[in-house]
Amino acid sequence: MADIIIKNAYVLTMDPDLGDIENGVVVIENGLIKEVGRSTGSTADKIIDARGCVVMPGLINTHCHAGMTLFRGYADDMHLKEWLEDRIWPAEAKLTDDDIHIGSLLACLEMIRSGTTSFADMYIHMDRVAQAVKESGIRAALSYGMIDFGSKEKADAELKEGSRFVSQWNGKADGRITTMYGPHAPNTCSREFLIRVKEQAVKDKIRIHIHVLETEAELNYMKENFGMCSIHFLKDIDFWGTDVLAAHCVWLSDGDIKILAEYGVNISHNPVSNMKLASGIAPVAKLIASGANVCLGTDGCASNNNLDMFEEMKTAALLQKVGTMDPTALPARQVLEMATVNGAKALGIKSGVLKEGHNADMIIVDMRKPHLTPLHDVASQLVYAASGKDVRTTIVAGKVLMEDFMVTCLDEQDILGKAVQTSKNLASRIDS
Ligand SMILES: O=c1[nH]cnc2c1ncn2[C@@H]1O[C@H](CO)[C@@H](O)[C@H]1O
Ligand SMILES: [Zn+2]
Repeated sequence: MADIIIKNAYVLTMDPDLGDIENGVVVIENGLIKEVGRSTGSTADKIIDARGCVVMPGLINTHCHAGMTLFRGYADDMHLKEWLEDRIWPAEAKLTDDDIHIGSLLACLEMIRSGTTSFADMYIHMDRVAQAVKESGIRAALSYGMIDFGSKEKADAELKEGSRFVSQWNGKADGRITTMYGPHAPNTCSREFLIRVKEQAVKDKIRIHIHVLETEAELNYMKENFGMCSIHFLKDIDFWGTDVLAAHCVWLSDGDIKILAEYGVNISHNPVSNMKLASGIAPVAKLIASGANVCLGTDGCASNNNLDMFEEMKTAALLQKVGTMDPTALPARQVLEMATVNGAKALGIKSGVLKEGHNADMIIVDMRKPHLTPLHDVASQLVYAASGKDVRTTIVAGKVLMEDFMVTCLDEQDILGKAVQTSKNLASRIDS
């Protein structure tokens, strides 16, 4: 007997062989997908009737700072340098373990509500992020964000903490938690430190998550200090590989694009953050055309200001079109691939597609709404007309985390109340 059968659904498998199944079923057993097809001979404890709904892989947010939900609306309409150095970093210095726990639970709630089933995080106080992931039932690839600013003592301490976090949490929460090394960026970490991080990551067989060329300022800094851009610099120290997740990659030359594609680097595109901080337009269409694996992320809530991957998908498509002045750039299906299949590849998890043997990470989107009617093309509707609020049910590792718009895994009202209190206390500590 299976655990769950979803029936009468439009199944958007995101698998090239299975395609879309207009009136299909998905069978879930022991946290995995047991069957996807037109019908099933199986029976299950729980039957979900998904008439009028789309079942699809849960969305994968490949660049996030979950705890930054506490800074939603706290630092808007600023230049990135001042935003980060004058506003965010001083505030982060006052964050406690408990703050991060609540901020991360709030992020998990928001993600589960808006159809995200996995996220890649880089932040601080990471034990408590991991605890929030464990409690909520979501899946995540977590990294401690390391910055050395060229100090040897700082480098030692940061790598020690990064390694401790990796060894303590990798594979925990029934395998829902994986870990990564998180050197912040080429202009906040020294060359020596980045070399050490890469060596440690290879030794531990752990992936790396890093910000790369988000700003023109980084490009200029790297050219001034090393005589080359971050892409060539990281190539020079043998940093690149399929194990690297590089967030942003806005300021790329055609030569850089070639390098990223050649090394199979995973690139997390964050269009809303890039627009809000006026960082620029990443050459996503060119990256995809060159064969690079491009996925999608929201970045933190201080530069977005939400974690809605549906909004991110639409923005990605629109930004590429206007950036290239070509309305055929980044069509809806390609954006869906970025948010599902490509994201799973970037995190090295067996999710992102509805197919036998894969993780049972999926969402049910209710299409019976005025703004989703009529339904000519499902991919188009999901990317251009839907929002995270249309997600009805969210399932991760075969567990129902939200059903019929009711969050079942966490006490939503309790977390909302605590988040308000936590951010108030935090604001008064920052001001004092
Ligand atoms: O857009 C961004 N660019 C650079 N750094 C960022 C951005 N968003 C968040 N952080 C910062 O990255 C560190 C991760 O541990 C945090 O300090 C966070 O504030
Ligand atoms: Zn970021």
